[in-house]
Amino acid sequence: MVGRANKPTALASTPGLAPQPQVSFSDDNSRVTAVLPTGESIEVLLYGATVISWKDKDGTEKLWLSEAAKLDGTKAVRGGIPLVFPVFGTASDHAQTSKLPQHGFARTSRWEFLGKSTSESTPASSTAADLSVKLDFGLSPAALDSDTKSKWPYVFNMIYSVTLSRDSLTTSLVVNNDDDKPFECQLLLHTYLRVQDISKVEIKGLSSATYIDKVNGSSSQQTQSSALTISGETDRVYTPATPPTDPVSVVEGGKTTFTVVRDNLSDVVVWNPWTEKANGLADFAPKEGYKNMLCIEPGSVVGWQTLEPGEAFEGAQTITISN
Ligand SMILES: O=P(O)(O)OC[C@H]1O[C@H](O)[C@H](O)[C@@H](O)[C@@H]1O
Repeated sequence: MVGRANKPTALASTPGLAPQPQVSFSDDNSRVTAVLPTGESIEVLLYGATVISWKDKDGTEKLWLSEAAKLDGTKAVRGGIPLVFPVFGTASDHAQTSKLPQHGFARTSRWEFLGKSTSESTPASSTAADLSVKLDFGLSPAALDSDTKSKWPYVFNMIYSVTLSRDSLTTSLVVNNDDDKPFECQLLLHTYLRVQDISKVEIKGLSSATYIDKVNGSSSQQTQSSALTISGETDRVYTPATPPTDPVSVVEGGKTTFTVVRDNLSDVVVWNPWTEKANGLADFAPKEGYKNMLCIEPGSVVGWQTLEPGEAFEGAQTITISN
């Protein structure tokens, strides 16, 4: 465990060399923030290891966070990037997770901050090195309450890494089975992207993907025929046939604003609650906020990942912004 600091600190530069621009960092025991020398920033709550803010160099917020989101650990955060594990939604017919609440317990557990690290890269277009910062968080049964442990009695260990670079954010989740019996799980990165006007948004990269439409409740698979636009409640679980490295992009008013690349996550949930559903969510504010958000949620949620004792599963997303 890395030492805690209540005041913002800067990561040390190499002794003997001229001071380099540094990443500033703070950890107040409930949230961790990091700011690159070029101005980009992230903020992560220990509750749920929920990324609640990601700003570009101009201070423009890239994630949507409800104005009524609970940030005090009493409810999963409405917005940012909540983590879904070990079940997506609820699964009454899946014995191992049938007693768990919607989306499991990762988003409502307090994670431990494990430490930070920086790295440098020099883009082809520049001679100055760009810094990036990685924040690591951990969760194991020791942090779960007894009720949760009784509902999911497996020995596991998770590491969640959040890496901020100048134009991208990578979030990566590793689940280890430390038990002497196998367990089955699903996981998902429930990312609320901020958009200016949902009516001008197109989602590309899902054409010809099969999907289940959760809004009409049908379990039959449909196939996406072209770019997806949002003009009503949308809740679809896509399983693109293309390799998961093919990006899903968000295009707004003809300009690509986000590109989401998945690593080892075969599914993508697209969710927008629209008017009625947003009205029914007490922590969704403003009620018109559905016009400014779009959830693109990479995950492994169709079927189950079986982890044998000693096995691990890792899945990640990299979201790149275009300015
Ligand atoms: O309200 P929550 O439990 O945070 O879930 C919010 C949404 O998460 C996912 O996107 C699901 O596909 C939706 O069916 C669900 O409504």
